[in-house]
Amino acid sequence: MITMDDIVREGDPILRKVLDEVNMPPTEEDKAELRCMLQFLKNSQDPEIAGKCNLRAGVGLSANQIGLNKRMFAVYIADEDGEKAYTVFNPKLVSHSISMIYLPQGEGCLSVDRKVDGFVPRYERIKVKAYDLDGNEVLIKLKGYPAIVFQHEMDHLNGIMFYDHINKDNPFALPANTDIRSVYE
Ligand SMILES: CC(C)(C)[C@H](NC(=O)Nc1cc(F)cc(F)c1)C(=O)N(CC(=O)NO)CC1CCCC1
Ligand SMILES: [Zn+2]
Repeated sequence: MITMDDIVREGDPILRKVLDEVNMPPTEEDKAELRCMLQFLKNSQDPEIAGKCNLRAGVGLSANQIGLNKRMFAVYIADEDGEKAYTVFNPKLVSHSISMIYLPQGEGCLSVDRKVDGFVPRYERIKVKAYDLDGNEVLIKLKGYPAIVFQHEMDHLNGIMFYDHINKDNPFALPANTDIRSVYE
């Protein structure tokens, strides 16, 4: 079972690596690891388990955050209209909207044990081509908060941290000449 002790924190070079593609079809090991990552997210959002194991409630986890050099991540979003779980290998952003969005409270990261203030501009809508747990190619279309989570995780696979997107001069400045609006989780 993955616990917070298994989560790599900023400063570890693997968080700045461009990770390697996973050969398709995925091996049993690849699939087991990705399933574990999704289970961690579910556990982290279960008050009972999270309380017992001191888990920080997470919505997304990329492989390098548990020390694995593999282009894969899990996302688990449980909201009013049910739960959305994604386990993806080798995701590729195939298209995105011009319009952008950002979380008014800013972003955080399971690998970052500090608050970093500032807006993180993200595409409002994205289309992602990836491979699912069975190694089948899937096209995933997302908008709003789920799109933000996917972009945050895809950044991790390329060694990018959320704060790399924050304006250095004014963390709350929004990109000029851009259609951008705030969205809530
Ligand atoms: C870093 C942390 C604050 C824990 C963040 N959670 C979050 O933003 N909100 C959240 C968590 C829940 F479990 C249920 C819920 F409805 C809301 C998160 O999991 N991540 C994932 C991460 O660090 N992946 O590497 C950071 C988010 C910032 C924007 C998108 C993902
Ligand atoms: Zn993160």
